[in-house]
Amino acid sequence: MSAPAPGPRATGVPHTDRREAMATHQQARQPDTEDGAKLRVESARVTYRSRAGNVLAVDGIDLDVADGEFVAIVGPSGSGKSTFLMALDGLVPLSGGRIRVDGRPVDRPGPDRAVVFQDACLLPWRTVIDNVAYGLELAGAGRKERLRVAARLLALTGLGGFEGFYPDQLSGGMKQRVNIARALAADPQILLLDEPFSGLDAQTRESMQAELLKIWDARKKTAVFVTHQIDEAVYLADRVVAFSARPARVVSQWRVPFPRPRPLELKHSREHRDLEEEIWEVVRAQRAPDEVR
Ligand SMILES: Nc1ncnc2c1ncn2[C@@H]1O[C@H](COP(=O)(O)OP(=O)(O)OP(=O)(O)O)[C@@H](O)[C@H]1O
Repeated sequence: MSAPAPGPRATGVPHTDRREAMATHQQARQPDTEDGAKLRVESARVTYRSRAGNVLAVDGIDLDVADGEFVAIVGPSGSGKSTFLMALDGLVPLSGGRIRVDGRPVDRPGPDRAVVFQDACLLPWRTVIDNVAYGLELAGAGRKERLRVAARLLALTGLGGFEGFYPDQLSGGMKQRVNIARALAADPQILLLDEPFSGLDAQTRESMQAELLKIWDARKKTAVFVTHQIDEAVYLADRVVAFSARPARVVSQWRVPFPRPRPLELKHSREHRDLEEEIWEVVRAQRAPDEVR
């Protein structure tokens, strides 16, 4: 483990917490499971190849995520965050480096990981409960078992009573709850979330954040969450990782010092805002090269 970061500027949080919160990429603490990371990314590189040219989207990312840790990734638009998340799921191949889950190489999607995208891609002809149960159906689970699991997840995501509704009878926030319940149905160990709340209004978004923390806590998942919203990253995560402009590299990371459970009011505290500002300054400083490589 690397040396502790030097004392940061005053943020109003206790000194040891502030020291934890401020960490540059050289000094940031990796998860405590140095040799037993749930997710280990080493020198990951992704290049999109096409006739129009090659685009180097991710360039040499190293990242360890501990079992049960919640990591948020922030960075400029087009920096390679979604690409990185898709690589974690095995949806895009690496052109260099490697990704492992519990020591096993990731080269395709698997039941140990589930992705939640911004748009809830629900099957419109299926009811809410059948949408959630769909993955279990594909996995060969019996109907009784599927419905039992799906009903439990719908209750957990606040949708008890809506089992028989169809997607077009739901609000955006409700659809995204179904989407999260669906991702949880196969009981993945790692949840990969790509701006899942960006299409929601501010109030719904806030309640979904609180909801997600409840679910994450109840189900003890490891989570990697991509977002543009720094306040969301700080509120949700144990650690915030900032990417450079494309090609994505890790430029900085911060351990978030706030204890859990975190009330929504925490977002309005000075400590929370100071940390947001600190991260925002780093993200803002990233500049995108326009050329295609
Ligand atoms: N299928 C593809 N083929 C070629 N280039 C791609 C492809 N998908 C993404 N890219 C390029 O890779 C780079 C990174 O894109 P990506 O979507 O990963 O960024 P991002 O950080 O998630 O962006 P945003 O924050 O705006 O959602 C961009 O330059 C994009 O144009």
